[in-house]
Amino acid sequence: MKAEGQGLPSAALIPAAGAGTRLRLGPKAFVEVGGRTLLARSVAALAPHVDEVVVALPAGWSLPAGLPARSIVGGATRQESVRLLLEATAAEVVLVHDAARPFLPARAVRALLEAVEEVGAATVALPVADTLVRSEGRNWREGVPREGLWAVQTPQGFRREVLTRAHGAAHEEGVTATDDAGLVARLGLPVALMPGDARLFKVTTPGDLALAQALAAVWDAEQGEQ
Ligand SMILES: Nc1ccn([C@@H]2O[C@H](COP(=O)(O)OP(=O)(O)OP(=O)(O)O)[C@@H](O)[C@H]2O)c(=O)n1
Ligand SMILES: C[C@](O)(CO)[C@H](O)COP(=O)(O)O
Repeated sequence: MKAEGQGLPSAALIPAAGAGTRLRLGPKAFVEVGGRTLLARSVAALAPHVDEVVVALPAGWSLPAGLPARSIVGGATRQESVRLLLEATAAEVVLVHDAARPFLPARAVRALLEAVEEVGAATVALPVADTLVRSEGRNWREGVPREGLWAVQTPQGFRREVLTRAHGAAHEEGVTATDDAGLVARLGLPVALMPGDARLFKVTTPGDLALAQALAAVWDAEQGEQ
């Protein structure tokens, strides 16, 4: 955990309650790469930077022994799991991070925390590098200009009151978004975009898992050197 008395009380909130439908190996947070679960890797990456780590798990699942975290039961959607996590902490600064993104550089966490202090809300993201098209079925006529488009990753960081307001408004209005920064942005509040990392990809499909298996040994060796 971070040094006592350093900065505002902070928490890492890890939604890990998904079913892993696209990966087809059961709840994804418990899938292993390089001998450690996705969840253990995400917790270990965040714990040194915050005062506490809270994880949302699927009903009936427990936190593996030895993880520096506590758990709650998640909701039916990612958005609901994050709302429940937020209710479960009193921290003034919260970092929300998908359990399914196991390779999280410390540099990204530090940059995010600084941006939250300055702006109130921030997310890591990468500029889109591929050509984009909108298609219904096989045929498409026009590409989508990619200038100004970003692929948003996690972690995302917020002052507590900002995220509470965003989730409260979404809940009341029945609005859903694919991430928490989106819920803040729709209120017209600023969200800083901080440099993400190609290795921060989300393990979503079997192809992603193969990539993660290949990366794990290199990643672990690099972390050992730091
Ligand atoms: N009800 C849910 C759904 C998702 N998540 C979490 O949100 C993150 C991103 O979601 P995703 O990659 O979509 O995970 P799953 O929902 O497990 O995947 P799928 O959509 O393929 O079932 C994951 O860490 C997942 O565990 C959650 O906490 N609660
Ligand atoms: C939150 C997120 O990881 C940001 O890119 C993403 O939106 C989650 O999407 P999912 O379909 O719930 O995995």
